[in-house]
Amino acid sequence: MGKYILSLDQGTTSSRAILFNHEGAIVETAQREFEQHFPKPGWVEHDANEIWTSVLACIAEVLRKADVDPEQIAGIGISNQRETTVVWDRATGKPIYHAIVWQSRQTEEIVQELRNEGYNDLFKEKTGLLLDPYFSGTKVKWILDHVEGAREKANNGELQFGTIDSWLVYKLSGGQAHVTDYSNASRTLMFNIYDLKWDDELLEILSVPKSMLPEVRPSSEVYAHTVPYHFFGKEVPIAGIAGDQQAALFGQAGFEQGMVKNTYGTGGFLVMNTGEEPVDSKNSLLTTIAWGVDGKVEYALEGSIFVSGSAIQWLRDGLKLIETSPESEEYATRVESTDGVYVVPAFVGLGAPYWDSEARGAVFGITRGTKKEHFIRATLESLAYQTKDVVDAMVADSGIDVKSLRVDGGAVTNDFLMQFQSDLLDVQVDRPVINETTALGAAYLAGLAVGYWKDKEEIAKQWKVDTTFTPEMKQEKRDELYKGWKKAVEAARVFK
Ligand SMILES: Nc1ncnc2c1ncn2[C@@H]1O[C@H](COP(=O)(O)OP(=O)(O)O)[C@@H](O)[C@H]1O
Ligand SMILES: O=P(O)(O)OC[C@H](O)CO
Repeated sequence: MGKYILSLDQGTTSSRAILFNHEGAIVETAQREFEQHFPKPGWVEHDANEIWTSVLACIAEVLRKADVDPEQIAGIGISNQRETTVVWDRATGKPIYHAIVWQSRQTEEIVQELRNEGYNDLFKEKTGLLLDPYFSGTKVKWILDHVEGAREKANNGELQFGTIDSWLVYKLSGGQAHVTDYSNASRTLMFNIYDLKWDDELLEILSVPKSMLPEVRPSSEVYAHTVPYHFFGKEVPIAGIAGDQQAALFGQAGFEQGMVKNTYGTGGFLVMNTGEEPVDSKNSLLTTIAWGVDGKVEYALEGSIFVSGSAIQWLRDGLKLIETSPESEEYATRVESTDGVYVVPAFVGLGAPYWDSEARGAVFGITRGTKKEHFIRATLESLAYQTKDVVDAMVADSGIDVKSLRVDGGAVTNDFLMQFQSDLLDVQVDRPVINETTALGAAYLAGLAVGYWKDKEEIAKQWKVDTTFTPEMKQEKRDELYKGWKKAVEAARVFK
C-alpha cells in the first residue's frame, strides 16, 4: 500500500487539499471557494468556521477521489494565507469575530496613531515589517477593542489568537495544540525575528496579552495528531507549517542563499532566500523568516505586488477586451511592441518597493494608432516591470546578484510574459513542471518531519524545469523600455 502526504493550501479565496506521492507529483486535488465578506469599504473578512469546513470538505473529497485510505497518509502539511487573524474562545473554540483578512484596511486608524507616536522604526527594527494594516498585530488589537467583553476575556487568559495555520492545527487536533511556525509568526508585527520570541515591548504597545499567543515552533516537526473522528478513525501527524509564500520558496527548492521565486497569481510575491542572516532593507522590502528547518532559522527578503494576474482579469472582466486570461498572449504577440504604451495597474495603490497606498492606475503613451493589442501587451508587460522593480530592490539590499528566477502561479503559462520577464531582467526564468509549489512546499516540510523524504538534497533533486526562458534583448532596448516604465510610475504617483 502506497503512502502519501496530504497538503492543505488554505488561500485567500479558496481552500485546497492536494495529495502528493514520493516523487513529489500530484496524485489528486480538491478545491472549495468560500465567501468573502466586505462589511465596509476597504474591509475584508472571512468566516473562520467556513474556512475550517471548506478544508474538511476538501480532505474528504481528495481522499475519496484518489481512493486513498487515511492509513496511507504519512503526514499533513499546511500552507496558508498569511497575516489573516482569528481570535477564538479558549473554552469553546468559537471565534469571537470574523477572521480579518490580510487585505483588510480596517486598522488604518490604529496604524496611523502608532505612526504618529513615532513607533515606525521600532516595529521595523524588531519585526522586519512596516507598520501597516496588512500585518496581524493591529488586527488583534482591533478585535479586542471592538468586540464587547473581549478585552476583559483576553486579560483573563480566556482567548486565543492565531493566523490560519494555528486555527487549522487547533481544529484538526481537536483543540489540543495552539501553535504556529516561525514563518507565520514573522508576519504578525509582534514577533522579534532576531531573538525569535514574542516581543514584550511590542505587545505592550499593541495592548495584546501574551497569553493569547500560540507557541512558535519550527516549520517541520510533528505538532499534533488529528482527532480520529475527522479522519475516519485514524490519527495522522500534522507535521509541516509555513506561510504560503515561504512554502512556495521551499516547494521551488529555493534552499540556497540568493535563490528567488516569483509568484504571478492574483497578486505577485517575490521571495529571496538570504540564508541565516536577516538582511535589513533600505528599499521598503520586508525582512522575514523563510522557515525553521534542520535546527536553524533562515531568512528572506520579500516584495509584494498588489496587482499582478488580476490586471489580466481586469482586461477580461472589467474592460472585456479578452474572453479568457490565456488569450492575452495571442493578442500581445500580434504586435511587435506596445508602441510606447505603458499601463500602471496601481488599482489599490502600489506595493513594494513603493508602498504608496494612494497611487491609482494610469495609462500613458496612447496615440491615435493605439490598438487593443498594444493595450493588452502593455498590461501583460506591467507584471514584468513590477517584478523588475522588486528584483532591483532585492539586489540593492542584499548585494546578491540574481542568477535566475523560479516562477509559479496562474500567469506563468503565458510564454510571452515569461520571455519578456527574462529579457527585461536579463536573467534566466525557470518554469517548473509542478506549478503547485505552495502546496508542494508544505508537503515537503511535513514529509521531512516524518521521514517520508530524507533531506533537502533529496527534495532539491525532485525540482524539474518545464521551460527555461533566456534573455534575448539588447541592453540598450532593455534600458529604454525600463526608463519609460519608471517615468510612467512616477507620473501615476503624482496624480492623487
Ligand atoms: N495565460 C495567462 N496569462 C496571463 N494571466 C493569466 C493566465 N492564466 C491565468 N492568468 C491570471 O492568473 C491569475 C490566477 O492565478 P492563481 O495563481 O490561480 O491565483 P491565486 O492563487 O492568487 O488566486 C488570474 O488573475 C489570471 O488572470
Ligand atoms: O492566499 P494568497 O495566495 O493570495 O496569499 C496571500 C498572502 O499570503 C498574503 O500575505
